[in-house]
Amino acid sequence: MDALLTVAEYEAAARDRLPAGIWDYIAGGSGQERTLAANLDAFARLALRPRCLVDVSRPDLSTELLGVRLRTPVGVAPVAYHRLVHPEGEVATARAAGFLVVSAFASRTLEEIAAAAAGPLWLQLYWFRRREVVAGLVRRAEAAGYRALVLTVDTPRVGRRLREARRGFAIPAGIVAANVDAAVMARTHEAVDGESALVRHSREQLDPSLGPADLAWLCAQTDLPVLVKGVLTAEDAELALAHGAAGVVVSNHGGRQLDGAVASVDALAEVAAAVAGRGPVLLDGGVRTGTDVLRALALGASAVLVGRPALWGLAVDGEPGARAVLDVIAAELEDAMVLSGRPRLSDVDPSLLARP
Ligand SMILES: Cc1cc2nc3c(=O)[nH]c(=O)nc-3n(C[C@H](O)[C@H](O)[C@H](O)COP(=O)(O)O)c2cc1C
Ligand SMILES: CCCCCCC(=O)C(=O)O
Repeated sequence: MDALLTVAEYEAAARDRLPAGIWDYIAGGSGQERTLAANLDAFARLALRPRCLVDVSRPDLSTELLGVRLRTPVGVAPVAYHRLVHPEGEVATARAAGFLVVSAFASRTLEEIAAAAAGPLWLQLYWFRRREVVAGLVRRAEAAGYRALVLTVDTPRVGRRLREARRGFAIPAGIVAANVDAAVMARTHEAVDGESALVRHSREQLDPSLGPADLAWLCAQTDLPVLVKGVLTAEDAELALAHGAAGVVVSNHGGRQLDGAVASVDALAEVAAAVAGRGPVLLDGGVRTGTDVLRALALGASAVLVGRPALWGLAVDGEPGARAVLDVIAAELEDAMVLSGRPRLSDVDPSLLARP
């Protein structure tokens, strides 16, 4: 196999390896997949204004997030069921990642992932109707040394994922959400023609009444910082911070929830302005290159997360594959910092963009 030099090449190699149903679950968006496409297009539209005559001999990609030093500002987004693409699942990803947000639907236990992790772990939560599921996950994350919680708020129900519905997609029997009561997850394994099992599951098990008071309740349950994921507006950033959130993740769930929602990088400046340094602002959705990372940082992101790219690396070559994808992005980011005359992340600001 030729060396894979870009994230796009890992994507193509992963597509060749994965069964079509699994590929469609991962690759797909909701509705007409307009937001899915917009996430990529929006980055492509942001041209860079490089500076010259700057000493770039010692580029430094490191940054601090919630008091922890990271080698790069790139982490892995919460993505369910890594064992769909590799038998080691999240344990392999955790070994490879500098920083990982573990999904509530991880296919390895929180403790197994913590024992393997090379960097800080955060735990993502869905708002289950059975609140004891949420509370149990919080207790286990605390005990296993996770450093933050991420409450996903863009999923009162799963979006209209037509690729999943067309295939009657369900989670294969041997792959389970290892940290959630099997009874809660049972129907995710039931395949029905014309229906996504995850959409059905979300309607049955997620509580769509989630509101600001619930966020405040969650924050009161724990000393861990709670970040809110799925924020695309200044109003919701304000609301999240006012009810105890320590920060936000600007995200449209990789184009998998409201189709037609704004591209996440296009929502970033508004949200970062509203947060105004009161906590970290992370971004995910469409980050595929080091220059995308730089663009997001220029618009106010503290760090970025990649979702599908980590799975592509994992599918191609397990732990080394996931590491290679993150290394490609880091190497591209370093090149971009050197070539744009911004050798430190603290030098990156809106002046880097032609149309900030
Ligand atoms: C297959 C798949 C599963 C996902 N599972 C979760 C999840 O369990 N929890 C969550 O908050 N977001 C989930 N997401 C959304 C990601 O956290 C993230 O927002 C998105 O993938 C970022 O876009 P990108 O894939 O373009 O990098 C999932 C995304 C994909 C593609
Ligand atoms: C209860 C909702 C199931 C969602 C599965 C993981 C996810 O977020 C996704 O985008 O897929």
